[in-house]
Amino acid sequence: MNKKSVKDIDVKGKVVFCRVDFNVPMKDGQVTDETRIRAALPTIQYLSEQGAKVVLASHLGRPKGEVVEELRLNAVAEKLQELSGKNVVKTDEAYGDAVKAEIAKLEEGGLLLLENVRFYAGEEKNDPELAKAFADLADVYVNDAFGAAHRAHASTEGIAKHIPAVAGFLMEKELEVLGKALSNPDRPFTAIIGGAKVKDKIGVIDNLLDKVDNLIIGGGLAYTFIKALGHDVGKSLLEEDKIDLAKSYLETAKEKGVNFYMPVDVVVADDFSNDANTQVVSIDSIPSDWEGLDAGPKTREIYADVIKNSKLVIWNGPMGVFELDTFAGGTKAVAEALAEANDTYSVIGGGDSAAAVEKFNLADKMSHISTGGGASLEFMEGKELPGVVALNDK
Ligand SMILES: Nc1ncnc2c1ncn2[C@@H]1O[C@H](COP(=O)(O)OP(=O)(O)OP(=O)(O)O)[C@@H](O)[C@H]1O
Ligand SMILES: O=C(O)[C@H](O)COP(=O)(O)O
Repeated sequence: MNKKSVKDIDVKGKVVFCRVDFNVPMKDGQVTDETRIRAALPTIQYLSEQGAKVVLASHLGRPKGEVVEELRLNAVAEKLQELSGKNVVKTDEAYGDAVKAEIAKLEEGGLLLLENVRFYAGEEKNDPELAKAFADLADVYVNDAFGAAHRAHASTEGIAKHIPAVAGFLMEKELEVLGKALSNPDRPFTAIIGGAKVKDKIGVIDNLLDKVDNLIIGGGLAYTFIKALGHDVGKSLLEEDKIDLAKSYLETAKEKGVNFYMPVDVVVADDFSNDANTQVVSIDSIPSDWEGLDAGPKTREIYADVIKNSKLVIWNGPMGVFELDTFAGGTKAVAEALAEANDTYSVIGGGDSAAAVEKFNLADKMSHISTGGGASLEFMEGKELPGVVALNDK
């Protein structure tokens, strides 16, 4: 990597503003998957051991510039304290005099976690004033938030214009591993895209169609494609204004000779719950009052076959609502196929996909679990990540 890293600078006695991606899955106010926190520990421990005052910043969820009580970082601070074995001071704001006063009290090696940076409207707008206010807290900026590196926000990009800016260890490792897999991909190369962020993810398909041999679509994303084929999707997740785009991708895939796989059958439910009534239907028979929440058995078999015959697979986004056991089968089938495919290099991207392989105890069978969802996808598409571009060159 041609960017400076924490190893290239002296941080002793300095205040370091370290952007991490602690956007972790939560339930009932508790962190349910700590992968992203663990992944940031090497940088945090290193900065602390070097005698820096470590000011950590992250977003959680999408509070859209307002304070949302459930999206405070208090539970994350507790989890970090437990995992790092160090006291973590948590502030209720992310910049300003009160925060500066807390930083002034911090000992060398001490850790402080700022409040959710997305409580401020300027964060996602990359407001220069907010970026300056963040920079005013510290002497040095370290970006270890690979998962948010595709966002040009005040704490991921703007701040780097004001103080020396370097990469953390996680950022370095992700760029190295993903870069290696993609520079000359082993083929057949398969991308599996699922999950619920249809608007975010549907766009990446365009670029992926130039790179992959097989494209598998699943999860909530699939229903916009099912609709594009002219079938009703009942109450399933649907992005009406992306149906034409989905149609055009089906055409492009044909033109480019990419094998395009989407569900042939789905598990539909009359309620979004574990005790819902369910049935397996083919994609042209989704009942109008039901919603599709998982891939069906035939689909699972087809996907597993494609995976086993691939040399490189990137997977972003679950195949169904895997958090509910009733709808976890499709995601589990994909995870198991990857685990059994010994000759296949598997890259898992996305907070929820990573959580899913953890849930099925298959994490150690994957070649690389990226902490980035959208970020790993954009990187694999060949896009430059603003959070990386902004860092100082070597
Ligand atoms: N058919 C479906 N209908 C509704 N939600 C679905 C469906 N299939 C999967 N999901 C939901 O998608 C969510 C994950 O989607 P998301 O796009 O956030 O993936 P991700 O792997 O976390 O990637 P990223 O890190 O980019 O967010 C899960 O909470 C899952 O329940
Ligand atoms: O979960 C992620 O992919 C990152 O934390 C970025 O979150 P965002 O999609 O809300 O910007």
